[in-house]
Amino acid sequence: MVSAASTCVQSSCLVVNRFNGLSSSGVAFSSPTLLYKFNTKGSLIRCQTSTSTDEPKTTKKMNLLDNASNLLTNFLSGGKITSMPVAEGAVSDLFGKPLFFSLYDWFLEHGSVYKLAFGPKAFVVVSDPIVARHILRENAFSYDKGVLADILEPIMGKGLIPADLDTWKQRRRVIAPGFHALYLEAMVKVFGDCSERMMTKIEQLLEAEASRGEKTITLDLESEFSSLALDIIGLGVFNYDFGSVTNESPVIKAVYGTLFEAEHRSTFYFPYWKFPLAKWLVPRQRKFQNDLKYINDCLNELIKNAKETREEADVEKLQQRDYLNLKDASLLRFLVDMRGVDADDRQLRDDLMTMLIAGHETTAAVLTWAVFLLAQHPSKLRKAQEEIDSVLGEGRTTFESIKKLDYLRLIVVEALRLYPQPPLLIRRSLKSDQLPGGYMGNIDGYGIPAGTDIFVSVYNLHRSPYFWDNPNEFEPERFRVQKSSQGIEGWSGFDPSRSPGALYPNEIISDFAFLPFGGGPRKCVGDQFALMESTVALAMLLQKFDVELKGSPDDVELVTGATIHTKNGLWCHLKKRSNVQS
Ligand code: HEM
Repeated sequence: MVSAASTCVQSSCLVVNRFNGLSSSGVAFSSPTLLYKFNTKGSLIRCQTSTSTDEPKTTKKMNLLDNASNLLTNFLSGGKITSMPVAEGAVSDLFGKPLFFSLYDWFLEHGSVYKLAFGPKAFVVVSDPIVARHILRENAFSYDKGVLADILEPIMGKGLIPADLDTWKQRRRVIAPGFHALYLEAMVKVFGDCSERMMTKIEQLLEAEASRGEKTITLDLESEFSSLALDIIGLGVFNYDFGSVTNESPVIKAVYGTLFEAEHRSTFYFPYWKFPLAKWLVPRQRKFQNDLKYINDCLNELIKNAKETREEADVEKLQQRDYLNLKDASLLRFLVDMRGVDADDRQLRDDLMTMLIAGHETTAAVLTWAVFLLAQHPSKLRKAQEEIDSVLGEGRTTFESIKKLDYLRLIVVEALRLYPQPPLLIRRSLKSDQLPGGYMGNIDGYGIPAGTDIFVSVYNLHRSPYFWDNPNEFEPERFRVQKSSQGIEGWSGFDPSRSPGALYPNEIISDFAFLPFGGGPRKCVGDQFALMESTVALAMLLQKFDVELKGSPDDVELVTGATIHTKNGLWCHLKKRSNVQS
């Protein structure tokens, strides 16, 4: 809609209202305060900030707490980043719903770079691919993990996620080559073995029910996926079989206790664990210390065993081993055997603990939301089953068959688009920086001082109406057609040819509009592991069973810690598929 109040006089300039839809190219253009024009290539570029006031402003009632919080925020940090839009009413809005929902509402209201007053702290919230790329890739080493490192350091020590830069550089060089092709191929077999245990358990439950004349069972699939992911990560990372799909053991309880504490810390308002007497005075802290000790003892034992059977070799040699027939084809084996890298036991333990936590709940969540979405779209569920039937028949998923499960792979990434794990990436600037303005922001960008805490909202990016058609709809097919060279200036659109041979769409194809595993040097090391694991588990579930939600989708409440999960489980009705022979 062209506004008369615009200060732009060029005939090709547009002033568009907030959220007035998508252009024919599928790229939305909208902002209450900015002018855009098409350049010669058909890309939208920002041309001037408008002072237009023709759009009625919704006035929000602020309570005393919000006002105090905003004043304090501006006092503490706002002086240096005042030009940025500020999300007001932060404190009261944060209660009662997951944080990322509020961040999304404010993104629609304030644009893709804004400042969030959060108690006495200010966070800059980024929902724009160009700004995300600037922080995560182009200036990656001007930022660290900030609040996240504070929270995770007591659990992960110097593991990759919270590590200081020097340690990170050294360990990343050692760990990343461990996820090589032959290892992943061997892992696909592990994914299949572990998934089979879960399917056998469901079949046994169904058989027990059948003896009572029932054809259906009701199961919390989130909890089943959590057990499955724990078994897989244990075997893949340190060759330990938790057997949690079928067992309960003290080590499993300790792992869940630690995961729970990591999540609690990431959502609590102050760092209670830093108080000197916390471990004596707070019962949950004592339990946490005990859990941690239990797991560390277990990991130490595994490290000791691996070292006793060490067979030193160069990286290239290690990457060519016959992993399918190696007794313990785990990352630990690789890390211990690597020639010239003698990590002390403590560092190895931190590495293993980090991968255990990073790789467990994330993958379980992807499976949970994939099923949640499929159960609401029976035709897409059937389409996936048809593909599974034609590719696998009644056989197992193999490394080769994953390549043929085209639709299922897109279901996995679409679940990650709608429910990214984690929904926010956290950074802190190590020095002052100039952020690009973002899609709706200041044309000159925003200067930020050292120490600025940043949330890169992957959730907002993945549901941005500026970059996705029907952003809130479950449309796995979108990745087949999502090809656009159009976009805002500096963003190169979607283009699968940028990542030839990639099995799954990624941040390169989308030039940072799709960031399920982050991007730049600190991108997830386990992305292919996790994607294949999810594909195999989903294929084996849908191959055998029909799944329906118990109750309405609205009954499934979301909560967030490190990942998005349900409040009370994903309760589903399962029954054996009619065309599957027992
Ligand atoms: C679907 C499952 C997974 C998702 C969605 C996921 C997502 C992510 C994301 C977004 C990051 C970047 C964080 C940041 O930039 O702040 C990350 C980092 C990391 N992930 Fe994953 N991850 C998954 C599975 C795994 C698995 C299976 C492993 C290991 C076996 C793993 C190990 C790691 C590690 C070690 C890092 C830190 C990398 C570094 O800082 O160098 N992740 N993950």
